[in-house]
Amino acid sequence: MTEDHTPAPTPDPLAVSARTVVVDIEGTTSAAGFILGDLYDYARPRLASWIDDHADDPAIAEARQQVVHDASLATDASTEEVVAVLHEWMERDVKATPLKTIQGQIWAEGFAKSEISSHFFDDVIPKLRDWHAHGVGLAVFSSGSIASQVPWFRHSPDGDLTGLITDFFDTVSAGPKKEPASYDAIASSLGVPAGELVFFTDNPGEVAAALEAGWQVVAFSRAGEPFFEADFGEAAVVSSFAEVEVVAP
Ligand SMILES: CSCCC(=O)C(=O)COP(=O)(O)O
Ligand SMILES: [Mg+2]
Repeated sequence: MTEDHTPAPTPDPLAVSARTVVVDIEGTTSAAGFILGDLYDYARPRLASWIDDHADDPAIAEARQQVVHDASLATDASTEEVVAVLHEWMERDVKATPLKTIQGQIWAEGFAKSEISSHFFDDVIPKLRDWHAHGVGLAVFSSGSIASQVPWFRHSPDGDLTGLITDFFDTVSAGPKKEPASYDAIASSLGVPAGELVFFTDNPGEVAAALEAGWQVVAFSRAGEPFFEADFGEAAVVSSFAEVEVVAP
């Protein structure tokens, strides 16, 4: 019998018509393992001195108070007690805003000193460049604070990507990622109707919130990532940016 050498047909890409693509970072553009490894290892030993040395920074003072409140610590809790809570949240990858505020400042300094850099899956940057070149807007909505998002995109392995991104949103500027109201806030800030926005995310709770706000959603189920093969409900599911084609309406 002769072997059939006909190549398997390439599946059609998922076609999306959207004015702006808003991307999540961890699990979507970038590996959770890199963030929970390199970045968390960088932040962990620096938390206590950062909190003490920046006690006069209103953002750090508020974050400290928020940790004390959220973890039901005594109001005069020591820095050591606060840091123990932060370590425990980091262990479970809890996306708590005060943790993200403190980590974000530490990482911003680490990026500025070239002591850390960012990670993007191979399929991501070519697509971001292509969509940008074809007039599709690009924005970010991540639990990571804006203070860390910007240098994350600036120090990519393929150079500075910040010129591709018009807007950065975090849980302080937009609100919690599993609340539809946060997506309303982003749509209003971008001045784009919900139906002309698409959110790329790996998190089923975020998928549900963005859909409820009337956005289009592409769910990312990447092998090795925390939400691989999760239940993404009604959303279209892909495993790579290469499987998606976005055109501006
Ligand atoms: C900007 S790099 C650090 C990202 C981060 O701390 C994080 O929690 C990312 O979570 P996401 O909402 O992007 O899944
Ligand atoms: Mg994510």
